[in-house]
Amino acid sequence: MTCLEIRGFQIWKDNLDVAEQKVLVAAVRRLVKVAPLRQPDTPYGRPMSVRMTSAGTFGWHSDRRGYRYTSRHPDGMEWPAIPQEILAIWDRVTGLARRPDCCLVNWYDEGARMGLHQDRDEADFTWPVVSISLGDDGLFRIGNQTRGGTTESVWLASGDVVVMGGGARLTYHGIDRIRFGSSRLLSQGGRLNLTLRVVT
Ligand SMILES: O=C(O)CCC(=O)C(=O)O
Ligand SMILES: [Fe+2]
Repeated sequence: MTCLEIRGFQIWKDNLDVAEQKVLVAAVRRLVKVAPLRQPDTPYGRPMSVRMTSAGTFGWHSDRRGYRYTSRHPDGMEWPAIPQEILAIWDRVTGLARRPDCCLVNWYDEGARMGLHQDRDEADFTWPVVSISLGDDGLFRIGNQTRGGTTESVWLASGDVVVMGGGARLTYHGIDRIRFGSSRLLSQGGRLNLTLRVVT
């Protein structure tokens, strides 16, 4: 396992072996049965290309009213608990006693992307964000702590884990595109990303 450091982001290549990746996929499949993936609207009215759901006390949601955390799925039910298998990765990579209260599940089908943004809907930016990649490769772009400026890109592969903490906690980042069909982990292709955050 090697760790790349790009602009303060710790990128753990091959953090999860294939057996562990399969355990996570099984956990996500159980999760999306009770909290189905949805394509949120942006505040600007256009739907996001990524489909999302959440686990934990809070789920991240976007619609015409803006971005925010909610305690319920848009269909009305409470979010399911964060699977233990996912929390174990947080424990391992952060070593923190405090655990995340949101696991955002992002699903990128062919053509899906996520524009450059900051993760800034949480109360306390001293907690890191941990992001787990599963399935197809995704081209991750890293910018700066303010909008604009130069960027650097790195391909995230299945089993890679990114820790965004310290000075990099508010650094702009996004996914330009995925390499559809590059992984055989998910039978239907596509990329899964699990983002763990301390919200409150
Ligand atoms: O899919 C990824 O790797 C990044 C996801 C992300 O930045 C987010 O959900 O805030
Ligand atoms: Fe993000």
